Amino acid sequence: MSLIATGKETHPGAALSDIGGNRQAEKEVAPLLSLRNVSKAYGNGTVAVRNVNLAIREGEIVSFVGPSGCGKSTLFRMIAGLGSPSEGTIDILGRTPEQSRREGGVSYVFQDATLMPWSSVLDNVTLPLKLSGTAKRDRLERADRVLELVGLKDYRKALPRQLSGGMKMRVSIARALISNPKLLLMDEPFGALDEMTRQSLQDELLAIREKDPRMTILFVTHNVFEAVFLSTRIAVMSVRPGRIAKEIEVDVPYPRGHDFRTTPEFGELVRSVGAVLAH
Ligand SMILES: Nc1ncnc2c1ncn2[C@@H]1O[C@H](COP(=O)(O)OP(=O)(O)OP(=O)(O)O)[C@@H](O)[C@H]1O
Repeated sequence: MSLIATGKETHPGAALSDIGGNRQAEKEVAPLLSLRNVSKAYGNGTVAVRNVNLAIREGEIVSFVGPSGCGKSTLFRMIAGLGSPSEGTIDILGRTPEQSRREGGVSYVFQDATLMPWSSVLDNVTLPLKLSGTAKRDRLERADRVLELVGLKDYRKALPRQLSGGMKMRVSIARALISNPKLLLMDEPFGALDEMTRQSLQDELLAIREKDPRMTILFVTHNVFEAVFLSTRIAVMSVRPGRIAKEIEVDVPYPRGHDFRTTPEFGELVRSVGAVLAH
């Protein structure tokens, strides 16, 4: 009954946990990100999310699943400092989302790779550093590291139109990683890709995370298989106005190989999440 992930200790057989108030546990582990009573009403009166409470620890991968229009992107935009809550507070290690974004602590990956079509892979990836005034030598060194991570080191000079959909998304991920964010927000990043590419990118994302296990990732997906494969915890949202209806722990240690998808444990977790979504 905790707002904080207890996944490392929880057996998936007992994976369903209600949202509740184990405030004692919350005090013991300082979360990287906390949302307290966050609501958002747009100017036209649409209440997108209502009273969201969540605490996320460093190194967690938390997926958000829920019906279309339940406010997942709204929530992510507020966490990224791209919109303010109407009520409640969001805290990222003592900083506001706006401060964290300005300091490079939060990066955002969208479903569309949003690359500059006229610029090379290298220029696209280094753009955030250029905007923050980082010296060229440092930019190039860091680009080498992230392009290596996403397997695109040989494509530095390529233009986006010369890349496949999966490669464009890798560039987008590299661009998000180049500022060494503490928090990586991914809003349906693999939604437009075919299933095989999608699974390879899921594998690669976990491999990247193995190299930097302190990075915290929040992930929006409509795909329950993807959520189970990637996450330490799944936040299931209700219909609009969205709130966290249930949190489901995925107590399966990393590294999770490709074959995790074929285990009975995986199937059971998918079934559990599906059952919550169906209600
Ligand atoms: N700028 C805006 N002004 C008014 N209403 C908005 C605005 N942005 C989003 N909404 C509304 O807020 C609600 C939540 O939208 P949001 O995009 O956050 O949902 P979502 O869960 O990400 O949806 P999907 O899964 O379809 O991407 C929707 O009803 C949407 O129409």
